[in-house]
Amino acid sequence: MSESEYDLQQLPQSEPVAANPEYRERRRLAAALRRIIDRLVRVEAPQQKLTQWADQAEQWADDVASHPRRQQQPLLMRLWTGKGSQQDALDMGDHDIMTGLSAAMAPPLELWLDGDVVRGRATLGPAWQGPPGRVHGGVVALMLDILMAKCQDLVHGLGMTGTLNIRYQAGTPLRKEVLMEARIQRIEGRKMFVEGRFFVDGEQTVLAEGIWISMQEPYRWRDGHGPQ
Ligand SMILES: CCCCCCCCCCCCCCCC(=O)SCCNC(=O)CCNC(=O)[C@H](O)C(C)(C)COP(=O)(O)OP(=O)(O)OC[C@H]1O[C@@H](n2cnc3c(N)ncnc32)[C@H](O)[C@@H]1OP(=O)(O)O
Repeated sequence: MSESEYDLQQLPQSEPVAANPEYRERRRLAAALRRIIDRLVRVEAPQQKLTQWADQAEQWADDVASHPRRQQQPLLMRLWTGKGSQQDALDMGDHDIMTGLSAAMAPPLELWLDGDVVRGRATLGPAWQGPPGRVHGGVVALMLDILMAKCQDLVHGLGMTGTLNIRYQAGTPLRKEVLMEARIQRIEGRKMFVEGRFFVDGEQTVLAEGIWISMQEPYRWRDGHGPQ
């Protein structure tokens, strides 16, 4: 793979690609929108202010909607065949629902590899609330799914979540740093068994087990990973 070609199967999952000038602006835009989404929850503001913001937002939404959307299929195909560009990698990864730096909805969740462990961290605000003061259980599931899927960086093979079982052991609080970890328990042909955990202030709040199913080849540990 030359430096200018990006291959989906070699790209670290859910980690940011270096931004080009276009994506520096997209990330700035998403960061500003994230702050708005966070602050809008029960914001104390005069109704006149709300009317002004709604008018501005409607106008802005119409302007954005007047521009076409880049097609996804061709760029996925280029990445899948190892012929993707930096722009393709950004177009795919930067809009990830949880980790994408250009996704206004993403907290964003930060993930990285530490030996054979996937680690992560995120701090979620009130827009993500389930029980008062706590992260919604469905959102916990979403974070787990993305965290645990990254274990595929440790193996050959790429697939989708088949099963995800979650034990909510304690509430996961909003506005506090959530630390996460995931490990591969074992591999059986096209199935990869993964465990995931969340911790807040040293207390474990979530335990999950999941099974990923490879789309094509059986999963195999990559060199330097797995039982030696
Ligand atoms: C142009 C190119 C673009 C490329 C682009 C690439 C994109 C790179 C992907 C990234 C993706 C990101 C995605 C984000 C994370 C989601 O959001 S994933 C979305 C949620 N998950 C889904 O929608 C999956 C829905 N399920 C399915 O599509 C199919 O059931 C599956 C999972 C693909 C499996 O179907 P299958 O390949 O026909 O598997 P099958 O032969 O029946 O079974 C194989 C083995 O797996 C077991 N198994 C099957 N299903 C399950 C299950 N659900 N649970 C446990 N075990 C199962 C079977 O028992 C069998 O085991 P053995 O008998 O071999 O021991």
